[in-house]
Amino acid sequence: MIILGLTGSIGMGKTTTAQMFADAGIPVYSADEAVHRLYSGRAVPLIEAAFPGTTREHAVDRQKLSAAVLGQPDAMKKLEAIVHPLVRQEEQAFLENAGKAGADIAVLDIPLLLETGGEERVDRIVVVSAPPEVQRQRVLAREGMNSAKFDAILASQMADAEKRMRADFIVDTGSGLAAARHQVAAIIRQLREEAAG
Ligand SMILES: CC(C)(COP(=O)(O)OP(=O)(O)OC[C@H]1O[C@@H](n2cnc3c(N)ncnc32)[C@H](O)[C@@H]1O)[C@@H](O)C(=O)NCCC(=O)NCCS
Ligand SMILES: Nc1ncnc2c1ncn2[C@@H]1O[C@H](COP(=O)(O)OP(=O)(O)OP(=O)(O)O)[C@@H](O)[C@H]1O
Repeated sequence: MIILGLTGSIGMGKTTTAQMFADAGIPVYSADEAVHRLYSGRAVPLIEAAFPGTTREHAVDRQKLSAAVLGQPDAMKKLEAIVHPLVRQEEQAFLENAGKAGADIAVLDIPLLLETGGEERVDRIVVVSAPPEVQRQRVLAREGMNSAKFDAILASQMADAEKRMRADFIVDTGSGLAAARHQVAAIIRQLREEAAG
């Protein structure tokens, strides 16, 4: 089974592009979705202990947690040390299930894949990218987002240019959904042709 890492900076189109792989029948694991599940599940007591007051009614309050860690590298590292191992456990279970189900390709949609040495645990890397002004406009259109928060998140992520250098494939999401869908289909075709030898 080919493990395909899918990554990209905030707002570049990871979720949308991962769905295009899923639409082609390829199993996809989303780290961000795993975090959402953990934040109303087994991570809640751990987060409350580390960041008192950031949970209520057995769920993490993301606004409060965000305020406690964004722009504070030590606090973010403390949060990542709690969350990332739990995300990795779920990732392993996903890969075992995908293998048992006979998938020839499995996608790991992980925002921090390259920042956390994820290259070691995938076979090929897809980086999702778009022009910076498109990225900025998309993210700033979001509820609760502002320029300072966007810049803080960007500063905590590897630069898009560096991610593109490490990519086996790049999906440009700045040219519309149809163009991205064609790029995804071409990647799947190439991986299967390579596997067929
Ligand atoms: C900091 C938190 C509370 C902000 O939550 P909020 O709902 O406001 O934003 P959201 O989760 O949608 O993240 C916004 C963007 O930041 C990215 N991001 C998330 N965590 C991190 C991080 N630790 N470092 C850099 N970027 C991050 C996301 O991929 C997304 O692109 C949340 O992102 C979080 O809990 N992050 C820590 C867990 C983590 O590392 N997740 C990434 C999984 S690989
Ligand atoms: N190929 C595309 N063409 C046009 N718009 C796109 C394309 N891909 C994504 N978008 C749009 O860009 C925005 C961000 O997409 P998405 O949520 O998939 O990005 P993301 O990288 O998962 O974001 P985050 O890192 O914040 O989780 C959305 O409004 C989405 O509709």
